[in-house]
Amino acid sequence: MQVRGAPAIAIVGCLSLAVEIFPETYESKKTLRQEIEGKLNYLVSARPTAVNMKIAADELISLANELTKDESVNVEEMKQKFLDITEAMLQKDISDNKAIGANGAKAVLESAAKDGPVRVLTHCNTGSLATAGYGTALGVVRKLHELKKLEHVYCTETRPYNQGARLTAYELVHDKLPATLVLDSMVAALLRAKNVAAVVVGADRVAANGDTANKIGTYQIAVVAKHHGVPFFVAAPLTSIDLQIPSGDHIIIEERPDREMTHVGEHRIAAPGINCWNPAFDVTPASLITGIITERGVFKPQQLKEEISALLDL
Ligand SMILES: CSC[C@@H](O)[C@@H](O)C(=O)COP(=O)(O)O
Repeated sequence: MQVRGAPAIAIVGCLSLAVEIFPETYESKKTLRQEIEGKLNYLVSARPTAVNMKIAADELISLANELTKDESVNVEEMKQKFLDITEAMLQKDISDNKAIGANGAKAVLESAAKDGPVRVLTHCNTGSLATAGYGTALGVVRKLHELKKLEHVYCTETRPYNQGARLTAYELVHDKLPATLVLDSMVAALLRAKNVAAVVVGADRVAANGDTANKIGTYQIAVVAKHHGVPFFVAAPLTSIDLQIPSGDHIIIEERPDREMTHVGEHRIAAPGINCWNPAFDVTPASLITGIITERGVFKPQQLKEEISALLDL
């Protein structure tokens, strides 16, 4: 729980492996390849719900395989290429997030019932602390602010680990955005009372049919948004989209320790002896999602598979 957010976990995982292998001496490219593959597979297991680390690992393992076969490359050059590719991932994530911000701000403004600055709600942490920089859903919020079209952003506390209160709120205060923290249990009341134009959240994994796994609580916000007729957007880079799985039923939901629920810091708040259930993520059905905002455009969940496959030439 030291690095938060699926894109940041993937990038920090790959960069830390690059830092680890760089000063080491390997007797052959084969030994280096085995080291890379073993460590990457271990890193993938750290976040089973998200797909970003898996996509990054697959890319780096096939690179390692190609370089092992390429007789014109020596061990030192192989290490350097590994480092170059991971650094490029870092840069690409930032530029992808900027594009998500621009596409998302446009989509939110187009979907809003009124012209002019809008109020939005976001959940969990999707900003610079959850990505390589700028953010996905928080990138959309940042872009609305840059365009002077953000009247207000509400962020949820995001129990039990409080990423919203701790990380998103920190970024919003840091950037001096007009923002208010609400508890997760206040979302229905908020949508009824505060004229929120749209909900924008991040994603850990988007299935081919648009079903989306994200931080626990996302699903109930989507249900409440539907009830109030508020558009519900998912903002995610293509590295969060998993066309290999047909629906959200195939997404593994990570469960975290009871202690996250029973304690706040060192202080126990739950009655000793009570059982806990602590899934860290939930799956929002595609039918509740207005649009999936990516760096390559905004897609209706039903069109996701076809349009992304065409874009990636699959
Ligand atoms: C752009 S980050 C998308 C998700 O990973 C994010 O919303 C989230 O669930 C973060 O949770 P965390 O458990 O703190 O890593």
